[in-house]
Formats: sequence, structure tokens, C-alpha cells
Amino acid sequence: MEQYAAEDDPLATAREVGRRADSAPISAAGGAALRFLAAAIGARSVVEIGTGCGSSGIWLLRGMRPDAILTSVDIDPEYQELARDAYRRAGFAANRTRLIQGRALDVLPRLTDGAYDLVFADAVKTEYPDYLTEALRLLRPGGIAVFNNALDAAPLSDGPLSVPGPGTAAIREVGRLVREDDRLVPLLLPVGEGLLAAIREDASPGR
Ligand SMILES: C[S@@+](CC[C@H](N)C(=O)[O-])C[C@H]1O[C@@H](n2cnc3c(N)ncnc32)[C@H](O)[C@@H]1O
Repeated sequence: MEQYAAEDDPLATAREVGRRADSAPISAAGGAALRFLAAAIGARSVVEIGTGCGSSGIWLLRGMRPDAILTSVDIDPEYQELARDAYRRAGFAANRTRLIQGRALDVLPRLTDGAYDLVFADAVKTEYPDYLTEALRLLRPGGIAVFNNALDAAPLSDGPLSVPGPGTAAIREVGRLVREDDRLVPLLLPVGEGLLAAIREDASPGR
């Protein structure tokens, strides 16, 4: 499964740059799932939380419509410069991306309510429940929130390593919040690092 999605030169280069910079680029399988989801809903407007060195952004842009804009937030301006290079190498014009430098929880409240088709979260795990709150405000009805590293919520053994850290506890919490929210259609995809996805349902009468 992990090898099915192949990375071409721009993606392989972005991964290598990200690996050297220690920015934990998304796996090819996870990226392919992001591309699929963006394409399935014809995404025109996407928010990414955690630009890194551009790997997930390239996957998202490849699924989005040709005129779509990726808004990507990261606290680290150097990562964002590397991401800008990665998007350019992948053939995307500069006006297809809006890179905003800052803390996610400072930047997200400034973005417009209901204006986005997809929100992808891949930054601070302990902030995932807050990202969910922001995503539900940012998404249009029918839009999708996606959280990376969802499999970190599942301990692989009963040994000492299975004691949940704060990141693990937050990922479990966001999983519970998504599952128990009647406004959301949840899906846990066991690809890559694990993607927790949720469609924000249309709340119009008659549904
Ligand atoms: C796992 S990496 C993102 C990888 C990227 N999505 C990719 O596939 O290449 C997490 C990113 O979150 C950023 N980050 C850390 N704390 C942050 C914060 N408070 N607000 C926004 N971004 C933050 C880091 O600088 C890092 O680039």
C-alpha cells in the first residue's frame, strides 16, 4: 500500500529537503489520499496547517482544481521558503499558494468563515482539538477536515512505550470528538501515518 503511490522528482526532492530539515514530510500514501480527497470534492480553496517543506502541499495542489488556491500556515519562515521552492519545482505558479507565517492558533481565527473546501492539519498534535474547532468554522457544508498522524493514537504494544504522551492523548481526543459529533461524517484511513477525515455535513432542513 505504501509503495503504490509513486513520488516523481518534485515530490522526491521535497521529501529529501524535508527529511534533511527534519520537518517530517507526509508519506506518499498519505499524500495520495490527500490528493484523492481534494480531487473528489473539486477543491478550490484549501487550508493547510503545517506547511513544512512542501510535500503535502504538492499533493493537495495536484488534487485541487487548476485555479484553486492553497493557504498554508507554518510558524517557521525557513520551511516556508523551502516549500515555495518545492511548489515552483512542481510547476505551480506563485499565485496558487498563499503562505502565512505564524502560530496556527493566531492565524486561523483571521481566515474567513465557511470559505474553504478542505482543511488539512499537520502541525502541533496537542492543538488538534483546537484545529478541529477552527476547521468546523472555516469549512463550507460538505467540506472535509483531515488530521495527519491519526495512527499515533493507537499504541502498538502494552509496554512502557504505550503510555500516551500529550500528543497521543490529543489525537485520541480529536478522534472521539469527530466520532461523536452529529454534524460530521467520520473516516479513519490507515494509510501513511493515518488520516482522520470528517465531512462537515450540510445542516440544511430536510437532510
Ligand atoms: C509535520 S511538519 C509538516 C509537514 C508537511 N505537512 C509536509 O508534509 O511536508 C509540522 C510543521 O508544523 C510547523 N509548526 C510547529 N508549530 C507550529 C505552530 N504553532 N503553528 C503553525 N505551524 C507550526 C512546523 O514548523 C512544521 O513545519
